[in-house]
Amino acid sequence: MATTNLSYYDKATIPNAKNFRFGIVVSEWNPEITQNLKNGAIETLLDCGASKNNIVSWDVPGSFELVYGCKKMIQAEKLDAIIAVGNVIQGETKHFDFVCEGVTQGIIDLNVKYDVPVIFCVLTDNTKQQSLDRSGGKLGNKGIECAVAAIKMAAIKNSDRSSESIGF
Ligand SMILES: Nc1c(NC[C@H](O)[C@H](O)[C@H](O)CO)[nH]c(=O)[nH]c1=O
Ligand SMILES: CC(=O)[C@@H](O)COP(=O)(O)O
Repeated sequence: MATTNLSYYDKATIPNAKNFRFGIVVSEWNPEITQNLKNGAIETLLDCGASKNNIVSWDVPGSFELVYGCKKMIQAEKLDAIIAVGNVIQGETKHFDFVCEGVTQGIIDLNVKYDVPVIFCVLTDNTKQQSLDRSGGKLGNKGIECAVAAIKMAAIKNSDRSSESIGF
């Protein structure tokens, strides 16, 4: 099923983020896309109670470097969740496949190896228009969706492992 709207969220279903600390690692490739994703994520974290002092943001050259950047941020900062922000657009060659596969597997590996949820905020699109539509266009902003995921995962990370403690 195609994406409907990435920007909708119900604050009543989201834990308050005031006590959580977030990292955001942003790819410099396709900045007109990734900056919109980053801004959507930050605005949503703040809207849901996070403070600006509890949001750390680093830039990396491309989506393939998101994995190393997130690893170093996990090692350097005390975080409750990280949002990895990138945009990979199909070109003429198979490079798209390898970048997407590498960043996807790398983020999976980080979620397994470290106790900090890393949220996959990487648009992997056939065309630039698809990316524009999903970074503040007609289909919303994936940065917003990923900020909500980061808050919910931060709550799980900090729960006492009982379902009652996280309100489900
Ligand atoms: N073509 C895109 C890239 N390519 C660059 C790689 O991510 C990486 O920086 C390079 O291969 C050096 O290791 N990156 C994107 O984020 N988006 C693209 O569309
Ligand atoms: C995903 C990429 O690296 C891609 O944009 C590069 O373009 P091309 O495959 O035409 O070299």
